Amino acid sequence: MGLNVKEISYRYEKRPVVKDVSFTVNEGEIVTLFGPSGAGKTTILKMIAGLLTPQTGTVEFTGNNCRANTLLVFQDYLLFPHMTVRENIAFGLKIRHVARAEVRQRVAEMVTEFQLAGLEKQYPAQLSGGQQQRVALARAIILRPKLLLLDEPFSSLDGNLRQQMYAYLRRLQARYHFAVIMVSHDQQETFLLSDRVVVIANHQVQQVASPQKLYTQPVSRLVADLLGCFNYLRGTVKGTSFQVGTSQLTVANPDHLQGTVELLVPFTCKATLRKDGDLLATVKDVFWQPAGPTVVFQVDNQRLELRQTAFTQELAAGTQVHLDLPAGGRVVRCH
Ligand SMILES: Nc1ncnc2c1ncn2[C@@H]1O[C@H](COP(=O)(O)OP(=O)(O)OP(=O)(O)O)[C@@H](O)[C@H]1O
Repeated sequence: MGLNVKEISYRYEKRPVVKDVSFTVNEGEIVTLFGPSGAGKTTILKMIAGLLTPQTGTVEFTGNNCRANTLLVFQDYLLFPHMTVRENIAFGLKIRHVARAEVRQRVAEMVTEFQLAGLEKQYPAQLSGGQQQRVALARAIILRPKLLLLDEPFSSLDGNLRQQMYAYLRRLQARYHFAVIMVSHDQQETFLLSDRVVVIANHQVQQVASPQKLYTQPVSRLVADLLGCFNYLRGTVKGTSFQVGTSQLTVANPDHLQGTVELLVPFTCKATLRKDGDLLATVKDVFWQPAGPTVVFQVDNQRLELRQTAFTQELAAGTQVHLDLPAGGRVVRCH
């Protein structure tokens, strides 16, 4: 079972909001539509759910999948306020006329799975945000979807609750084998949960890749900007030799760029200090943090911020050092 989204487009009045978007979803995969607000992610989800019809292109359900096995859970999870937790969870099965004994057994399974025991008789207004979110997911998963569409499902939850919900989603997905398409503009959430990421910006697909590939090989400065985890060092490249100020580094240059480019340096890259290290840098600031200090350097008048550093030497503002960056740093074209 799977999904094949082929060159779908959508305009509101004359304004294009989705342009020629294509991607696939395989069985049991978590695919995230990642991108900034207004990029068209929810509109794509609505076309997959059948709430909107693509004006061009197609949404194909493959294998034994079909739209009837697809469920959309909205951002604000829309529980029925006049129904108890149990009634909310059971609702979908009841309208499908599932036998009462089976409803009871499946609701009990969901109550256990989502740790909602003791809350069955409560109404949504009496629940915390995290509990409401769990009820909303339970209400969808009880219907045994093959594809779950989640529109920013965790955006209203704070840190700890979010982490808990991530764990729920992962566990349930492994247990019930449904695929997920999730909309997110949170980079950490996207990296943590996704098998593959579809980066959407300017209403188009910018890159489709695993989180690791996206992080190590963003195809453009735009994608790198959206991920928000890089410094950019401007310099010149010739082959794989990158020059910034008086420093020269060997870099990856898969697109065979020439001239002025930017070197992507992840904030959390594991740089080391070495007497004859490649990159000459001056320490500007040091901020202590539990996971390792953040150090701000100046490199040829440019700012280079390294987070969670593990330097063996204590650094003070004004110190000049030679940094070694991990091999293979990637250069991209400038804006
Ligand atoms: N019913 C509508 N009528 C007109 N314009 C709309 C309508 N719904 C959405 N839009 C516009 O279409 C564009 C894409 O909206 P969409 O909700 O798909 O973006 P998104 O990427 O999901 O954003 P967000 O992360 O903020 O939800 C936005 O500019 C939005 O204002």
